[in-house]
Amino acid sequence: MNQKVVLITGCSSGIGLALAVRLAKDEKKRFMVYATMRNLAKSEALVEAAGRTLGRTLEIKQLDVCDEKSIKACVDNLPMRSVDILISNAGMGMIGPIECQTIDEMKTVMDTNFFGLVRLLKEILPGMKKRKSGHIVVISSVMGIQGILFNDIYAASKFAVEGFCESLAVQALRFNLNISLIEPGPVITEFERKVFEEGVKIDLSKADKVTADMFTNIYLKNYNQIFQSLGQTPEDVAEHTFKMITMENPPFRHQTNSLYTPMTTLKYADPNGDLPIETFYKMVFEHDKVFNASLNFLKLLRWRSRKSFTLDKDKNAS
Ligand SMILES: NC(=O)C1=CN([C@@H]2O[C@H](COP(=O)(O)OP(=O)(O)OC[C@H]3O[C@@H](n4cnc5c(N)ncnc54)[C@H](OP(=O)(O)O)[C@@H]3O)[C@@H](O)[C@H]2O)C=CC1
Ligand SMILES: CC1=C(/C=C/C(C)=C/C=C/C(C)=C/C=O)C(C)(C)CCC1
Repeated sequence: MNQKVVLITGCSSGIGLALAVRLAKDEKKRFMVYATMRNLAKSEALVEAAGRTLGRTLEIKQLDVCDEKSIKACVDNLPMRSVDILISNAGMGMIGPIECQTIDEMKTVMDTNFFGLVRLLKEILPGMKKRKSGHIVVISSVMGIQGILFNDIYAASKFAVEGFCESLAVQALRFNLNISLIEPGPVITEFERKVFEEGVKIDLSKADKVTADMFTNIYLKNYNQIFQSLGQTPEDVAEHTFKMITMENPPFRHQTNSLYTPMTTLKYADPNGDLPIETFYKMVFEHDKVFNASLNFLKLLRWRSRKSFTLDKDKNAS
C-alpha cells in the first residue's frame, strides 16, 4: 500500500500532538507520520498518546523551525527526502502592550511563526514541485484574518503567514500542489497557559495607566472566560485538519470554530474595515455586561452538553 509521508512540526503538545496521533491511528493506515519537536526530552506525552502506532505509523524526530540545519538534517533522514503532506504547526503566542515588549521578543515570535514556515518550505517545496504532488497544511489562526486587542505581534506573524501562503498558492497550482490554511479560534492547549502566565508577569511600568488598566482589567480578566466559552480541544482541531487532508479538493482556508465565525465575518462584511474594529470596541467598552453574559451563557450550554454526554456514556456503560 502507498502510504503518504506526513511531516508535522511542534508535536510535543497541543494541536501538533493530537494531529500526529489522529493521522497515525487512521484505521486505513494511509499515513506514515514523522512527528517532530525541537526538544526530544519533551516526547513523553506523544509517546504515551501514540501507543502501539509508535515505530509503525509514527516516528518521532528532532526539528527546530528556527534552525535551518535541524530542518535539513530531519528531511535528509526521511526516505528519499520525500514529504507528501507538510503540516506547519509549531508556533508561539505573545500578548501585552508593545511598549512593554522588546524588539528581540517580537523577533522570536516572527522567527518561529513566520520564518519557521518559510524555512520548512525552502527545504520541502522543491521536492514537491519536482514530483508535482504535495499538500502544505499550515496551522494559522483566526488572528491571521483579524487582529485582536493586545495580540499585535502574534496577529502580525499570522497575517504574514497568510499573505505568504496566498501569494504562493497561485504558483503551487501550476505544480498541482495544494495549500490549506487552518484557522482555529481559541484552543485549550499549553499555548493558552503559557501566554496567560507570561501575560500576568509583564512589567507594565512602561505603559501608561489607561493601557495598563485595559490590559489587566479587560484583556486578562476576560482571557480565561473566552477560552472556557469559545475554546476548542486540540483533538477537535485535529479532526477538522484530518478532514482537510483527506479531501479530494481541500479549500485554501478553513475556520475550525463555528462559534467564532460571526466575528471574522464582520471583516468580510465591510470593505472599509471599520465594522469589526467598532464592534470589538463596543463589545469590550460599551456592552461589556452583555458580552460577558453571552460568554457565561455559552459556557453554561457547553457545561450542560458535556454533562449530558457523560451521563449518556455512563448509562450506556451500565
Ligand atoms: N491554542 C490556541 O488558542 C491557538 C493556537 N494556534 C496555533 O496552533 C499552533 C499550535 O499551537 P498549540 O498546540 O495551541 O500550542 P502548544 O504550545 O501546545 O504547542 C506549540 C508547539 O510548537 C512548538 N514550538 C515552538 N517553537 C518551536 C520551534 N522553534 N521549533 C519547533 N517547535 C516549536 C512547541 O514546542 P515546545 O514544547 O518545545 O515549546 C510545541 O510543541 C501554533 O501555530 C499556534 O499559533 C492557532 C489558533 C489558536
Ligand atoms: C472574542 C473577543 C475578544 C477576544 C478574543 C480572543 C482572546 C481570541 C483568541 C484567539 C486565539 C488565542 C487565537 C490563537 O491563534 C476580545 C478581544 C476580548 C474582544 C471581544 C471579542
